[in-house]
Amino acid sequence: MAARTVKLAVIPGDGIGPEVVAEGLKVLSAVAPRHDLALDTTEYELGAKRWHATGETLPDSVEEELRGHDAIFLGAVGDPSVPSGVLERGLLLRLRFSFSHYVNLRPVRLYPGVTTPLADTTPDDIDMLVVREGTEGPYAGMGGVLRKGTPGEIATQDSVNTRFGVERVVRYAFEKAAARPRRKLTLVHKDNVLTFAGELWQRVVREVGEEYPQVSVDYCHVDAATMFFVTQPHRFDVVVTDNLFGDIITDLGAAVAGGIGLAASGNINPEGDFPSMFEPVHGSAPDIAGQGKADPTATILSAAIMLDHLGAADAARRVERAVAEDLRDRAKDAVERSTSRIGDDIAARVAEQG
Ligand SMILES: NC(=O)c1ccc[n+]([C@@H]2O[C@H](COP(=O)([O-])OP(=O)(O)OC[C@H]3O[C@@H](n4cnc5c(N)ncnc54)[C@H](O)[C@@H]3O)[C@@H](O)[C@H]2O)c1
Ligand SMILES: CC(C)[C@H](C(=O)O)[C@@H](O)C(=O)O
Ligand SMILES: [Mg+2]
Repeated sequence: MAARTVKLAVIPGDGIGPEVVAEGLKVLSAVAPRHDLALDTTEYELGAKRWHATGETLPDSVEEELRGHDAIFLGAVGDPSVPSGVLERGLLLRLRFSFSHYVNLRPVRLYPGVTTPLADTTPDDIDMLVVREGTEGPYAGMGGVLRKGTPGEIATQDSVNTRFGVERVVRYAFEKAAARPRRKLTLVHKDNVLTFAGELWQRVVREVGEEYPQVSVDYCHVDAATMFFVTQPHRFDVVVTDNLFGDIITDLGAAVAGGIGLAASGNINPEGDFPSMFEPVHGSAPDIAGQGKADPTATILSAAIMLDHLGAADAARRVERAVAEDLRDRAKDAVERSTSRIGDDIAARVAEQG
């Protein structure tokens, strides 16, 4: 059978981005031929270096080229030498918005053998799927500054919540919940204060929920959710939430499930009208960049989410199994392994599975 070619755009980005992406590609190269996939990768130099050289964050022509790919594999963007927000908005969020990545899928799962800071907690207690809205909320870029630099300065940053945008992500979350054994969905919001947006989210969850009677629905204010993530993580199965709350609770989720170096994500356009984009939850980690200290596992698990999205579920499971074995054995490490060593070891385990 002829291999299926996957056109993959690669954006290594800044800081540890190139280091972890190299390991993700290493593992993808090991898995692809075993599942009749051929990777056709094109690397795009976007990020701080390009901005310093040309002032560009994402030229229109590059966005057009990216559009022609099956998926985008990204490391991280952001650098202390670039004003905060320039690359985050001009590159990362622009891609999420332009390609309608309205689902930001962030599994929070404790793998066997991984140490959690929570007492008396086992892998059975932490296995949730956060479905973060990816194109609206306070991220939309609405607002502005009045009387800048004066004592009367006012900055506003509006949260945009459209019926269309909320409904499509809520429906996706119900679909995911219906397909999981526990069939539970928790809306995380702050409807006691953000009454306009909160009421819309609540109403949409209620209405869409009528189509999914098999899914039990729960609600949690976001402040309480941060507490329950730590004290009772087993409360959560699928969580649906807005863009900003989802950003915050998934870093917390990463921390309870063994660390930010393990947290994977997919920015998904479920209809396939645009390429989806896969990246670790973490950022460019300038504090450890260039030292071979970054954990590439989050990026490798993001590659598994990508394989799933591309319809290569067997390949995705193979990567997850290799990662699970590597994580199970980490406690035996005499010294901390480098970024590339972890990538080598996981790629070798992919190959060992035959
Ligand atoms: N998706 C993205 O591209 C993305 C995500 C988050 C932050 N950022 C950007 O990254 C820059 C740094 O942000 P930050 O410091 O708030 O968050 P960060 O995630 O980059 O780092 C937070 C802490 O986690 C550690 N860390 C992160 N990834 C790690 C890994 N793979 N292995 C081991 N340790 C890891 C870092 O060393 C740091 O101590 C900023 O410019 C920010 O805007 C980008
Ligand atoms: C860098 C930033 C724009 C981004 C976000 O807030 O979504 C990051 O924190 C993330 O979690 O992917
Ligand atoms: Mg974040």
